[in-house]
Amino acid sequence: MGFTTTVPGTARIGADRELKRAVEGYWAGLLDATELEAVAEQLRRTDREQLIAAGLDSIPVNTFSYYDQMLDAAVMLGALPPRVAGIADPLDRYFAAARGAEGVTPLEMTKWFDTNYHYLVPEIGPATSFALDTSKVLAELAEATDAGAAARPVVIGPVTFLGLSKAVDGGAQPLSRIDELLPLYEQLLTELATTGAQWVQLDEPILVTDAHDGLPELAERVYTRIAGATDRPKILVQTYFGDAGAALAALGRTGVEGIGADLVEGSVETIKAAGLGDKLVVAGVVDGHNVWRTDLDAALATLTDLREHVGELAVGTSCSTLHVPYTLAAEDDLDPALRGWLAFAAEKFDEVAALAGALAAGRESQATAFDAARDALASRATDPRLHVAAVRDRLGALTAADRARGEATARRAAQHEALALPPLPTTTIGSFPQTGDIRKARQQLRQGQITAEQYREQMETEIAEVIALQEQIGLDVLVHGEPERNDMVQYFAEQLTGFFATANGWVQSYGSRCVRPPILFGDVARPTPMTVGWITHAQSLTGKIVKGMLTGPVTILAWSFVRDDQPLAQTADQVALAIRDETVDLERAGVGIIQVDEPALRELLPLRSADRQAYLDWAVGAFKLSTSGVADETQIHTHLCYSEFGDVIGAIADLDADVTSIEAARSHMEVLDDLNAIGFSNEVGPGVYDIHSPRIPGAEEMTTLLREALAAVPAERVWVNPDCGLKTRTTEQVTAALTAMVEAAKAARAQVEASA
Ligand SMILES: Nc1nc2c(c(=O)[nH]1)N[C@@H](CNc1ccc(C(=O)N[C@@H](CCC(=O)N[C@@H](CCC(=O)N[C@@H](CCC(=O)O)C(=O)O)C(=O)O)C(=O)O)cc1)CN2
Ligand code: MET
Ligand SMILES: [Zn+2]
Repeated sequence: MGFTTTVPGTARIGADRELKRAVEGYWAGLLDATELEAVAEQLRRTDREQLIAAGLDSIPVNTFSYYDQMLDAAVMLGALPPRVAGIADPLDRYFAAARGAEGVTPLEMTKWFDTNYHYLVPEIGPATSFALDTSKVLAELAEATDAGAAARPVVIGPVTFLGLSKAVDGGAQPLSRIDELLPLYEQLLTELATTGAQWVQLDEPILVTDAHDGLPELAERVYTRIAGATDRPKILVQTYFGDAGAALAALGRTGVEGIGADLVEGSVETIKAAGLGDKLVVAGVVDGHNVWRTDLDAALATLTDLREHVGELAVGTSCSTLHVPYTLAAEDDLDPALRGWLAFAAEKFDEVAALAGALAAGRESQATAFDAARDALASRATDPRLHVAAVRDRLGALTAADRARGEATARRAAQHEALALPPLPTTTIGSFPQTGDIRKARQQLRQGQITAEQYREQMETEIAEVIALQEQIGLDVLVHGEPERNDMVQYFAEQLTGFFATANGWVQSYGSRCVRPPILFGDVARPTPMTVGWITHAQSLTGKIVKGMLTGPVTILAWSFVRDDQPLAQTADQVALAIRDETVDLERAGVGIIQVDEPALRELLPLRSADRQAYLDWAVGAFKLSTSGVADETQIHTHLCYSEFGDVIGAIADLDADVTSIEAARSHMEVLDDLNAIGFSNEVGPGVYDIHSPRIPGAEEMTTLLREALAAVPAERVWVNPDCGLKTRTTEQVTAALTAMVEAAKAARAQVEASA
């Protein structure tokens, strides 16, 4: 027997971020392992009961994680790196792999497909010898089954696991070792069956990408073999984040019983053509990656059409609800109209149930849900905030000249004259430690315990301290430290029209870290300056140059939930105009250097290569629109991090920023060769200090990195800076590391000047 309603997975951080607090408490020694596990068990129970109460008849389990599901898969397959093997306690070993420990560097972290979630990248090398550890998945299965749930264990599938892993120590491409994993998966299936699982879900999101050649063929071979296992549960191969294309037909030819497909980003036609007449298809018609309420009529039409082409049909979300907040019920201050347009995870579960109910017993049986969805859709279509004439007129009047600055060499000459910086100028990326005091002040302001004036004074004190610290360390270009920003996107969203900020809409970003993505629902404009007061205040405290600090349009889009009623390119240009207004005001206020961060440039890159150029064109266009309103003398910086830059290297050059600071410390300046290869000739600040680790690098280490940088790029184009902002570090760490960085820069500068 199949099932009719499910989701590929759910969030696990807790509706009130209970897991964040518990895990951080465990790290700080305030909770022991038993107390941590008690919190985890309670969260799993609440989650399970919520899905059952919503009416779902197949409940995903093993989607809980203390840190990350890819790390969980590495543990299950015996693929943790040898450097953590000496840590006896399994939980401490797990956290050491995730975040490092005394003498142990953590696994690398990178973006999970096109989301703002980060996974840990398993390392596969000659020392990796796979071995199965089913303890977690069996325990979570038994826990749910004992509670009477129709539990469906979920694990990462072998193709995705190895496809997202990286080769280390001269080892072969991980996917070349897939045959070693197949017996482990077969054994896993047997154990799951013995523990009572009727179904197992194997997640294979990599099948919606062309990250490797021949993925459909590989999937067919792998799942033909796995499906041949005896004594196994039924297998659901779950794809998400896009159209699985040829892989669906390939899976259709295997013996697996079920296939999950994303129908928000993928096409129903692919499924209809895939020959799935004997499969159960889980149709992901409810968007798991965005917050808009489902058009139930349209979704039901899709499902009804699809039903004729598949063996059995179940309704689901397009991906795990990990990527959306828990519930609208936690939002007290939402605009009533907006509330009607939205569905967070809890509301999505109800949508799934309503659609399945309508499929089974007719739309009339779900009249309340369908009527409400129809009303909300109508209200959204006609809301004046979504079509603001002034914004539209301004966009309509744009010409190519609005996206172009003066010639780069002329700009450089004008800026060198205006700024008079030493060779190898030192700077930071913007944020300084976000201390508990800073966050507490913001909470007090929110709760009315301090006035806006008191808050401003406290932030100005923070800024003064950060300026004094930078002067003492001897940095050349200073920053104000961003204390007033809860988040580099949310801060701007709170001041722009067309956005709503949530009160409790937390989404896991990595490990225990969360973000509250704002909701970009309407036309965007900037009513008043957003940063000018803070920056000019900082500048008033020092004779050194303070650079202005903004977030770019692509990153604002990437880290928000964005309206789905018009092309992203158009929305990006609206945001770009708002940022452009700010750059112009900063310049007018005397700010000579303005940084416009675009760390998420890589994140929105489409998963299929055919779609990439169009994206890069509009993304670069939006950035240039945001930065081209200033004179040649004004120096525009940008900053990129958190990604493999190879696929966007041309676009980085096309941004045409005067100075690009870019994450480079962990990869030993690799990116500079890539930039050279495409003839990049503007200034660049390759990071010499990996800020993601609590480890403090010494001056020698940074000198080595700097030497590597100077071997790749002539000194007159090189800046010296950390990899990224310092907000997650402590003041002690930052002081020590930046002091060493300035020392390294001075030494290198002396050498450059001596040889000139
Ligand atoms: N949006 C976004 N995406 C991003 C990044 C980013 O900076 N922003 N960077 C990368 C990911 N890196 C990240 C690094 C750090 C944090 C992070 O530290 N998040 C904080 C929350 C940040 C925040 O919004 N803080 C608010 C609210 C803080 C808060 O939780 N306050 C407490 C009370 C205050 C207290 O006692 O601490 C509460 O409301 O309960 C503020 O400062 O105002 C956390 O999980 O703890 C998140 C992502 C990629 N994606
Ligand atoms: C994730 S990129 C961060 C850039 C920002 N200016 C900061 O320093 O925090
Ligand atoms: Zn960064």
